[in-house]
Amino acid sequence: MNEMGNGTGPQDAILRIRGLEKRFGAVQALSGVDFDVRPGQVTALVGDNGAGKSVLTKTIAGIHEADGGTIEWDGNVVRVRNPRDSAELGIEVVYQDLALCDNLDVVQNMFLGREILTNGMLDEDAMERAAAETLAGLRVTTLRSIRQPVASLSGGQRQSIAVAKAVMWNSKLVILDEPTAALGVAQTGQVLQLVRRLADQGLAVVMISHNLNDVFAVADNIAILRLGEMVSQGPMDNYDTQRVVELMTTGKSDHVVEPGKGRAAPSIAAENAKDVAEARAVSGDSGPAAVVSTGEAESFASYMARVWSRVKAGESGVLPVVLGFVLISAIFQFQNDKFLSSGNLVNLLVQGSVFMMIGMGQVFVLLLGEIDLSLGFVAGIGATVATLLVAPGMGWPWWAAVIVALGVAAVLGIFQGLLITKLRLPSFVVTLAGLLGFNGLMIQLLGAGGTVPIASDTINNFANGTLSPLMGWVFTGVAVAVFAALTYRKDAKRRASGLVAPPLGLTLLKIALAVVAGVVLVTISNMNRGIARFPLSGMPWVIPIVFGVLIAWSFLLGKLKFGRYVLAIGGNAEAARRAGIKLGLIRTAAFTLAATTAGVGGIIYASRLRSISTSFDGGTIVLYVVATAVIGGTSLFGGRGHPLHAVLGGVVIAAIVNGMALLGLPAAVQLMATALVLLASITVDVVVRRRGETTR
Ligand SMILES: Nc1ncnc2c1ncn2[C@@H]1O[C@H](COP(=O)(O)OP(=O)(O)OP(=O)(O)O)[C@@H](O)[C@H]1O
Repeated sequence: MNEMGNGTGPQDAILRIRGLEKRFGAVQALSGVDFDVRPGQVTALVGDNGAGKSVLTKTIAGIHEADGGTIEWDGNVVRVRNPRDSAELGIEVVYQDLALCDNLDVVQNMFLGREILTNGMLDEDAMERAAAETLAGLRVTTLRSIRQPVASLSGGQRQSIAVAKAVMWNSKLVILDEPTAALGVAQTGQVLQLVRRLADQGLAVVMISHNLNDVFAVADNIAILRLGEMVSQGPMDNYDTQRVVELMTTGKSDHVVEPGKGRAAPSIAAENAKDVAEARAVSGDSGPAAVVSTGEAESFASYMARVWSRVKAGESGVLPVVLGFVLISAIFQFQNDKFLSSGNLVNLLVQGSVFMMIGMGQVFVLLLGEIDLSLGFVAGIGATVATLLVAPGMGWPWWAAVIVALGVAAVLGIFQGLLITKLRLPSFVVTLAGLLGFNGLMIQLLGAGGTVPIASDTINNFANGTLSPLMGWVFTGVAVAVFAALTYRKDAKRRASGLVAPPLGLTLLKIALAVVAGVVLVTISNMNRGIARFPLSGMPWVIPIVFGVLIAWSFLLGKLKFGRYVLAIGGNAEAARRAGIKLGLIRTAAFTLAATTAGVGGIIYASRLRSISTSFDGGTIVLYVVATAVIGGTSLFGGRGHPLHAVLGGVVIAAIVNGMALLGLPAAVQLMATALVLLASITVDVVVRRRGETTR
């Protein structure tokens, strides 16, 4: 029995399904299903558990291929073989799990997999404007900011974002799988209004629901499935709850709906719309414009208040590690006033540089929610290859040796990345094997018990050479000037175009802090830190090297699609996959990037010692490297991290080791203290995550 009621003739359906069949082995999930969906209307798809609602929608979405029957789209018979086919037609499905990346903000989620690029870089401003427009058009006005991470949104807001994301792309049909499940009354109201609005804007909407109140509140048509058969479809006016329940459970109903007693949706929708209008008038909410900034820059105080509320919500960024460093420095300085001397501070940076460097690579792997235990020995192999190539027998120029060494490290990364992505082996085990295997390879290359000196002054200078005092000023001056210009331009542009932007005062403060940091760094570096007979001053080369990699990797992470996808995979790999991101490719690239960066770290390590030996302990180094990243604020659970964390964490670890050595404390105490700091950092990480989860 299929009732195609008044005024809903099949000719105007955008989707017209006839005789659809779908079997799974012996299970006949759909048998001869007819289904019509019209633009501008909400069609509720209801049925008991196992009735076939999901199979029907998945067949429309191209996840299952039909065994028989036809699907007509806009008057033409089409074959929907995969999700890409359905997306090309303009069909979007919002599944119950929503597929949002909690660690990304609203804009980033809405554009995931379809980022707007300008000159190859993510165009955040353009994406923010478009997202704000879409949300305003759908009257999604309850967001505090579209730059807040999705983790901090309520269930209703998350649902609204998932819907907005689906309809943003010229979609013509949107299928919502139980959009109000697990929502409270008020949020259900919000979402239903949004569902209604989609249809009012001309979209065809299919809403799967178990909640008949919702169905009667918002739908124009209803389609009732039972045991894989479409038992009834027609306009809501022809149904009331009793009839729907009878059809759902028994497949037939003799109950007659009196004319005018069936519940028509539009009137309810109109009431809903009136409610919203009234609520807005009372709250003074400006409606569509609420998510778009007023075009005026925020005041300094309100900006700082917002930052503080984010810190309280667990997004403390680098604050804990900076405070930790201040605390540790104060303790050591109190015990020994040499700790904050210029010489010691510069030493500290050089000592930490190996961990910082390898840590910046490890961050990309941790961001994915994976770990690379082999990086210590990948670094060792990088150092070994570079050392052997410049050795007298080979006599390669230093730059060629370094390039080949980094190439070898990259190949080790690709190899492990492929094992992890193609064979789906756990990264922990693959890289543990790497740790052992590369240690063996290194010993093999160096010859048992061997220590090979580095026969290149340039490579030895990576860690031991210094810039002239003037060059220190020039390098830092240029770096600060570039930072100042970029920051000023970016903030000014955002303020001018009315996007969420820091006030001018804050922009200037950031620039002033960079200038102060630069001046302090150069001044300290240029002080004499040698002894009377051997004066030593100037910025060690390794500082610009670490800084350069920091800038480059921050750029990768923040400005390029690659970085965005690494974050997305770490936040919600399934969401990333559904957004069309090639998970294997991005994961392998991240392991390769990490290995290459470790190669640089290894060369710096060898440079400090002016040699490389078989006693190189890549196992301990990699554990310190993980500690470095985590202490800096990178999460072990994926999705949250930044190369800067490795640098700051490296400073803290170096400070502990260095400070304890200054105090003459034994290695045992140093190890235990480092362990405590690590535990403290992971505690912060876990507490932050829990807070993020409970704020939802
Ligand atoms: N991948 C599959 N393999 C085998 N059988 C399947 C598969 N997917 C669904 N089925 C079967 O098809 C029938 C319809 O399932 P479907 O998930 O579409 O029901 P539903 O109406 O969405 O139910 P619910 O409300 O519980 O989600 C069920 O008998 C189910 O066991």
